[in-house]
Amino acid sequence: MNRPEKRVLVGMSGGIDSTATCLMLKEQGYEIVGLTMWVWGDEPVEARQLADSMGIEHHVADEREAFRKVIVQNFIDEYCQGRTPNPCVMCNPTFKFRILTEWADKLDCAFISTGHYSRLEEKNGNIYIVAGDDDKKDQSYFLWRLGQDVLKRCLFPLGTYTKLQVRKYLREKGYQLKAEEGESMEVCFIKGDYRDFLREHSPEIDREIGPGWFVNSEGVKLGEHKGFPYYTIGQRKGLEIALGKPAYVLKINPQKNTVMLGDAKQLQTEYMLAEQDNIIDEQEFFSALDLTVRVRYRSKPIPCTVKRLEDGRLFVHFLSEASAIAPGQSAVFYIGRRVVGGSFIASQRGIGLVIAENK
Ligand SMILES: Nc1ncnc2c1ncn2[C@@H]1O[C@H](COP(=O)(O)OP(=O)(O)OP(=O)(O)O)[C@@H](O)[C@H]1O
Repeated sequence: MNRPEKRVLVGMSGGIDSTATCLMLKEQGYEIVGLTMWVWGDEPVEARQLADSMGIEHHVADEREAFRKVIVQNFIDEYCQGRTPNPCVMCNPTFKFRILTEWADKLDCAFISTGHYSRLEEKNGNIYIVAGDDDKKDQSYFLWRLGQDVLKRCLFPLGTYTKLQVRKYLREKGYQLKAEEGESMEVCFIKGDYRDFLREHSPEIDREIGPGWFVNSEGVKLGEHKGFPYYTIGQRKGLEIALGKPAYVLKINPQKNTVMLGDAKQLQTEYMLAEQDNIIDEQEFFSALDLTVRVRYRSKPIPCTVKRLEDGRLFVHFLSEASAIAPGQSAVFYIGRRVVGGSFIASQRGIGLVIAENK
């Protein structure tokens, strides 16, 4: 298809980052079209008003039903299998960027853009996601599942900015109130604690799973818990059990509805298995000597080596301390600041847990 090369579809949430994205791209000479996906809550009126104030074409895609069925249900299902989901990682390829691409085709836009803090880099004919320059805001972790066909149409103008600079930019452009807004929620459909969300949207958890036992690594019962979906690996606060020393969630067993507790040392892991990977250049990846992995959004990159097992999964060996590895979270691999692959954590084994299998 012959698309106007300067027409770009921007995912407009109505927040700080996508507003700045529209203004920056407009300044760079692009013709902007805004698309707001209505996925949750009230009608996105603010995004439309912002688009009007910027004088740009704007569309709303009512995706509430599909979002509930696909992204929210997956979030609930993951907790009900004793895993810790990354809804943004699920949403980006299967929902957000897919819808943006479909609408971009429909609206004759060559490019798509979002306010993610990440950059793009081309190397040996491949396009790579690169960490945004603002370490505190970098969102490269969430984008590892995007395919080359999508990446080659993406523009991420905020990748070279810090959040402070973005706020300053908005003030300078006359968007004073927007510039002062607080940080948005980490998961767009959850206000506050995910456990309250589960209680409200999945009452079956209390009805069908109900309370179970906290156990130690020998399987000894320590006390009652509220139901395994309400706990995550590495959790320390809110356990409501007094053991006379700090206790962490080490492991969740959904079959037995048990939550294993132990000390910080037992949370450490030597290796993990990961699955459903997306590795951009296998030759570079498996021969890299400077590979690191982030095991959750806020984790530091941990040096590692990776092998592919016969069953197709990745065997990741940590070369320095790794702790609280939670199945369901993404393992995102970097060389320097460049995302060279990603996968979902399937299971972990390690120092404290070798003895604890199947307890
Ligand atoms: N409902 C939506 N409709 C269209 N695009 C969206 C929507 N929500 C988020 N996006 C796009 O995805 C980007 C990243 O969203 P995310 O919620 O992770 O970050 P954010 O910091 O809250 O962004 P913002 O400040 O723009 O709300 C946004 O900047 C925007 O471009």
